[in-house]
Amino acid sequence: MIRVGVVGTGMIGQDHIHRITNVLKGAQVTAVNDVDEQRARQACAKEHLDAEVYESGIDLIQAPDVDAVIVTSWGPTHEEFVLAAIEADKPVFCEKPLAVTAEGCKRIVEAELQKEKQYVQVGYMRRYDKGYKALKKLVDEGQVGEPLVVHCAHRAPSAPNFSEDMPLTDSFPHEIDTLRWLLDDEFVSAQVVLPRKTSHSSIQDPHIILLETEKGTRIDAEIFVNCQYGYDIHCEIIGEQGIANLPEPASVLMRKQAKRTNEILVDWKERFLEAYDKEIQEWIDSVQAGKVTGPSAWDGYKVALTVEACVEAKSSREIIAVHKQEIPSLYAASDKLLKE
Ligand SMILES: NC(=O)c1ccc[n+]([C@@H]2O[C@H](COP(=O)([O-])OP(=O)(O)OC[C@H]3O[C@@H](n4cnc5c(N)ncnc54)[C@H](O)[C@@H]3O)[C@@H](O)[C@H]2O)c1
Ligand SMILES: O[C@H]1[C@H](O)[C@@H](O)[C@H](O)[C@@H](O)[C@H]1O
Repeated sequence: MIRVGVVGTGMIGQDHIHRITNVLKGAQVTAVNDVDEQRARQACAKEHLDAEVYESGIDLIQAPDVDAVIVTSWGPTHEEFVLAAIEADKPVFCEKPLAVTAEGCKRIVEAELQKEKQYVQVGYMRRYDKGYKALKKLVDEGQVGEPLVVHCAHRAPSAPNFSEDMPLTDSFPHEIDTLRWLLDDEFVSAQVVLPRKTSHSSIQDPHIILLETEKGTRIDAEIFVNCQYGYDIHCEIIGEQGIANLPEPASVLMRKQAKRTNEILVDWKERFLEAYDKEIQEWIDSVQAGKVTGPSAWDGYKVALTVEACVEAKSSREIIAVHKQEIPSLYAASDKLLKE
């Protein structure tokens, strides 16, 4: 049994505690921490956990009876906790973002390079979603030919707590990671187009982001976080032989009162429920096997570089180059292994 310590017992921290305790195999949550100690205690009570509540995240990470760490605190605190886990020689699953700046992500990459070992998995769960996996298989097999254009949409019903750039820094990273993985390609430039604003929010919403990849594929993504109607994720790949669409979640088609209707999900937790389960189970398995897999610190860094280009593109209204970086051999080797 892997003894897991969770730093940050808010919404997704509690969600991961629940799945480790009730759904997944091979791990138990034995330690928790939150700046709001009451919340940490409530999270334990909710799952009837006999876990130790630590006063500080760093103490939890260093505790000898914690084998592996999950970081689900607020984004700006991730870097410190991930660095502490690497320092303590412990595998760490960090919810997105790996760090809030590309510089911060680079420090984490450098810490791993110094230890010549990967410790980090970043919480980009879409790679574990059945629909995205099917899409990737089809692209890898060349069934639609070379991808030329990708249309994406990431819509959420409302985001009352979002500040101005959060659609780019908080929501769009999921597309950034998924598309690098799906297309096996890197981004070279970003442009952000600002359409008419919805009256349902005070921030700019929606955004249209245009990305270009090294191979020349063009991506347009609509990020609309106050769309009102549901949580709705689309991805359509236009290839030279055909078109492939991300499957919609299964829902009953109903005929009633002269209408045909399908339900649309509203909660992101439900849309990617199975993907979160798979993601954390594979992380547990990889910790047991002594070899961390999944989205790496390098992937987290590449996402952050692309996010920074998007934020600059938004404020300057110009096309901004995404910084090119050579992949260090530590990550190139595990990337190759994962593909085999
Ligand atoms: N992969 C996904 O789809 C997904 C979904 C939701 C959230 N997230 C990410 O997970 C993280 C948490 O999001 P959330 O929605 O659960 O937020 P939340 O606000 O519900 O929970 C965060 C918790 O962290 C605690 N915290 C803050 N600073 C801390 C510190 N220094 N030490 C210990 N605890 C601290 C807060 O008190 C809070 O309880 C964010 O980075 C978010 O982007 C990812
Ligand atoms: O933090 C959340 C979470 O990562 C969701 O998966 C995403 O759809 C939201 O846009 C984001 O705000």
